[in-house]
Amino acid sequence: MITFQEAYLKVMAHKQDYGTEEVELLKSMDRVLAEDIKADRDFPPFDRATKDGIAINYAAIKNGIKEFRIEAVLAAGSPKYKLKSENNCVEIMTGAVVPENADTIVMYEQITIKNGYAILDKDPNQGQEIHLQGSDELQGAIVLNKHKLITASEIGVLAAVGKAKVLVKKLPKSTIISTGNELVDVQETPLPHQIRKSNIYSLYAALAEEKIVPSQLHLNDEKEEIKKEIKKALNENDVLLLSGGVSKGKFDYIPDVLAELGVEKIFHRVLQRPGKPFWFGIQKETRTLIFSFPGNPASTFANYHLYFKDWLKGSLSLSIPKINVILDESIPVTGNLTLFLRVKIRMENGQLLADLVKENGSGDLTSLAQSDGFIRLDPKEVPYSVGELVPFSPTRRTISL
Ligand SMILES: Nc1nc2c(c(=O)[nH]1)N[C@H]1C(S)=C(S)[C@@H](COP(=O)(O)OP(=O)(O)OC[C@H]3O[C@@H](n4cnc5c(N)ncnc54)[C@H](O)[C@@H]3O)O[C@H]1N2
Ligand code: MOO
Repeated sequence: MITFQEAYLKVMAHKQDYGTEEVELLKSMDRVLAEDIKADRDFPPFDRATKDGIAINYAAIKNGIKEFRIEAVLAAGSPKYKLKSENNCVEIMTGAVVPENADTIVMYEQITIKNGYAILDKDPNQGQEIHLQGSDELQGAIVLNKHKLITASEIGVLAAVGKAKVLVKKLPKSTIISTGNELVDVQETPLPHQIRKSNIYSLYAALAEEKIVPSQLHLNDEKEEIKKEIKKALNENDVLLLSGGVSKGKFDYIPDVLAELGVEKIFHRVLQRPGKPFWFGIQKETRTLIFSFPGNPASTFANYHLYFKDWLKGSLSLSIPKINVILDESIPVTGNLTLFLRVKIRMENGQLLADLVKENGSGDLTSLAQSDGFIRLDPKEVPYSVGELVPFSPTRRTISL
């Protein structure tokens, strides 16, 4: 059996590049940008008023002028206007182009308007309240670098530069497969010896967070059926995520079936809990990767987050965040397994603290919904102590601190 660190590195060594595709702007949300985005014009594209008020030429102030005849009113969206006399002004709205011959804006709160004239309440500073053309970015500058995750703020920039279609990294074509005769579907009423399949739904939901829409398959513990269906799935997918059938049971056919199908085993069984009987391999001809997770709900859920999520991030050229949290209790560890313990996270004095969640082993599904993620405790001789920093893998996007 290999250690968690060894297994993790083997998985990460199989990062893949699935190429790129063009999607509509709003469909690019949560995808990874695959092109550098350049400013198609200066940002802002013209000198723009940043306040509602009047636009004047500061030379008039120097000449002692305090009252300006109002020549026109300019809304945002009006074409560029030319001030006829430097002793006049125009009313101008936020976002409108500053007129030729004007160089200073005075907001309405600092003027009095009477009989077609604007009277200054106090002297302005030359050039005030103008957002100068190109002061944010010049035309041609890279405003978004490729390999960036597209969130709401990137969507705004993409829209501003006219990207109705965006080039993004392709996601792996994936199928999730549950196995086991004891499993019935969510809308069914299980018999006393049956349970509803839940892993397939949590996997589907976790993948949906990554914008992957997987196909789904359920296989009964019937070796020939499993073989036939997996063979087909191997040839039609970039990734298979299986749940169940990988330990030592009489009906745990997955490792044998994969071997018979010529899939290369990279490893089977890892010195960790939960998730020990994890099987990972590759079908060389199609480069299909197989993440075959142990069926216990906490085992499938942990291994998805510990391995698959980082593998996906790596494959999409995203950086992999390393988060540490502080233990708020002493935890003794024995044996040679890396333990992944369910925790709730709390913020105290700007630091993240972990509180253990009460759980009842790898089959305990409901404790997962009370947890924010797993802390990793590698084997060691002495107990982990209060205040110690340990790695943390979140299992939800937003942690309510
Ligand atoms: N003799 C041994 N027995 C077991 C070992 C071992 O080393 N030697 N390992 C144990 C560990 S650790 C785990 S984890 C499990 C993993 O078993 P399998 O991957 O073969 O999974 P199954 O036996 O098919 O199922 C285990 C458990 O999970 C439930 N399950 C399965 N799929 C789903 C699903 N989609 N949704 C909800 N629940 C699911 C299933 O009903 C079982 O209760 O093996 C130990 N045994
Ligand atoms: O290693 Mo298994 O995943 O504990 O129950």
